[in-house]
Order: sequence, then structure tokens, then C-alpha cells
Amino acid sequence: MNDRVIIRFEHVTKQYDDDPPVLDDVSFEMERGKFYTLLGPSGCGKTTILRLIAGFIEPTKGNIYFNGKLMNGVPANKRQVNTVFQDYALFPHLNVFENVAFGLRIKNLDKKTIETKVREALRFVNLEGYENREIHEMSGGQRQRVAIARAIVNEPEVLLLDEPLSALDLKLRTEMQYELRELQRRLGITFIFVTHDQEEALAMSDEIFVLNKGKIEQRGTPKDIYDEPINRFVADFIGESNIIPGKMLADFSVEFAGKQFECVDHGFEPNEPVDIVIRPEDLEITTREQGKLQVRVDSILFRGVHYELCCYDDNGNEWLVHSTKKAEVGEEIGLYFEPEAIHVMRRVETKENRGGER
Ligand SMILES: Nc1ncnc2c1ncn2[C@@H]1O[C@H](COP(=O)(O)OP(=O)(O)OP(=O)(O)O)[C@@H](O)[C@H]1O
Repeated sequence: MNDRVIIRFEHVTKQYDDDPPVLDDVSFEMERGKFYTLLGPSGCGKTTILRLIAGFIEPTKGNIYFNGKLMNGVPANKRQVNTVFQDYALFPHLNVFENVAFGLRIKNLDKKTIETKVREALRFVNLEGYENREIHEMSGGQRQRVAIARAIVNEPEVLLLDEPLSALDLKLRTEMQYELRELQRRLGITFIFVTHDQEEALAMSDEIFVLNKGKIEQRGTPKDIYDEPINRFVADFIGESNIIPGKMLADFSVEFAGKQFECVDHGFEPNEPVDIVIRPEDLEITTREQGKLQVRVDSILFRGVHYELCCYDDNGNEWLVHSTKKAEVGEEIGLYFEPEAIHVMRRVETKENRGGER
């Protein structure tokens, strides 16, 4: 086995009573020193994975390994894991120093060691000099950092972060994203971060796991996930996209919107129904004659760095375009794109496409 692996899930299922499983036969490995993000809609099982790793709950079926050792039945306090919760769970009656020192006092460490470790943890999160502050005197972002200091003071091998930024406003949230990423690099430990915000996941992670209904739909680097989504669910969840039904005619040849196009994909059955994805920023506005697709502009919005155009082709497909060029509502334009911009995905059964191609 790869000795960089720190966490391994082997056919893990978690089920409550007779309800459908909240995690369904999930297997994966995570490596030491990387920043992982679990991304998916509410209720898909993200927190359940964290709680299984932390030891707050046990799997119904399957095994969980930590550094190659089976963790089933090992209590939470015996695992080299700490959690930062969404609401920080700080003690309001203790000051900053005592909040961070709490876990060390329970372990009966001597005063000098506690002092050194707490100061070191506070330095790591840029809160030197705040030792005697009360929690209610700290801002949201500072409380967040206290919660992180309290977790890293125990020197865990893995830090679990359950939507830790969701209570912060957008500006602070962006700042904390940089800080957390930087902190993970400096500490060199494994971070497992839970979010349902795809931009946050793309910005921060070495690797993203996209979850849906208790299963991992796709895992990969942010670039893999963004550029090569494996199916409609991932493409849709990961960002604004044009997802159009089509048909793979042969290797490197796909049909959609009533036309045939050259693409870079292969290995499908002849005439296999597929979904194709083209990102809005990969579509270029041209004249109708030069375009590979002919569309009519339905609406246009100025988004600061680009215009966002909503267009329709003759087959009624909607095309979202991000462009620095402007067009007029009602104008007939062409859209140009390279073969590499077309991403072909195997069709998955969803409510929308069940019963054949639209
Ligand atoms: N103790 C429990 N008993 C029964 N069902 C539970 C229990 N804990 C969690 N669940 C169910 O498990 C499913 C997955 O929950 P989980 O908290 O892992 O989702 P999540 O992806 O973290 O969602 P969110 O983003 O909303 O926090 C949900 O449908 C939830 O209702």
C-alpha cells in the first residue's frame, strides 16, 4: 500500500434505521499533507464522513483505516484527529488562552509546556497578543482563528473542518480561505474541509470529492473536476455551464444542437447518447457566418469583468456566454469554440433526461 496514505475507507456504509443509507458503499484513500474538500449539496453525506473519521459515529458496514490501522471501535479521543466546527464551539466563559489550553489541561501537561504550545498555536493563526481577550471581544474571523488554534494545539495528523467559513461575510470569508490554505501548507498536515460552495472548493483544494446522495460522484484536482466533469451532476454543481444532450457519432465526432462537431473524446459506443458541456467562457462571439453555432441573444448582463449573454439556438437549447464583447438583445450572432472546449460525458439517468433524449 502507498505509505503516504493516511485515511482509507473500505466499502463504508452508514445507515440509520430503515432509511436509505446516508453513505453507500464508499471507498477512497487520502494522503498525508494534502488539502481535501468534500463538496456536495445539503444532506449528501459530507458531515457523516467527517464524523466517521473523527470517531463520533461508527460505520454500519465497512472499515476505516488510519495510517494502516483499523479504527472501527477506537474512541474519538484516541484518534490523531481534531475538528473545527461550523459554530466554532468555543467556551464563552474562558478567555482566548484558556480556550486554546483546554485540551492540554485535560491531558495534564505541565504549566510551562501548555504556555509554550498555546503561544505557538496562537502565533500560527496570527493571534499573538490576544491571549487575555474574552471571546465576546473577538470578531467572527478572530473567533474562527481561536477555534483553529484550539484544534492545532493538539498537533493532530488530520484536521477536520466542517463548513468553518459559513458564518463569515463574503470579504472575510475570502481572506480566511487564503489564510487556511496557507496554514495548511505551513503545518504540512492533512486538512479535510467540508463545504457546499464550489468556488471555495475550487480555490482551496489539492483534491475535491464531489458527493451526491451518499456516493462519491467524482474525485480529482480542481482543474480535473472543472475541465473534465464526469457527468451532468458534477458539471452542473461545479459551475455555470452549458449542458446539452447529444450523441457520440464515432470517435472524435459528436452531434448536438442538430449539427455535427469535431471533438477530442473517444471510446464511446457508436451513436451513444451523451451529455456535452461547454463552459460559458469557452464560447466566443463571432458573426453568424463564422460561428459554429447560430444563436439569438435573449438577454445580456454586465458582470464587471465580462458580459453574460443568454442565447438560444434554433433547436431551443439555451447557451450561456461569458465574453468581453457585447451584443444586442435580439441580435443574431455566431458562437465559435475549439474542439477541446467540448467535454463529452456519459449519460446518467436523472429525472430530467429519463425517457430518452430531450
Ligand atoms: N443521527 C441521524 N439519524 C438519522 N439520520 C441522520 C442522522 N444524522 C444524519 N442523518 C441524515 O444523513 C444525511 C446526511 O447528513 P450529513 O450531515 O452528512 O449531510 P451534509 O452533506 O453534511 O449536509 P449539510 O451540508 O446540510 O450539512 C441527511 O439526510 C441527514 O438527515
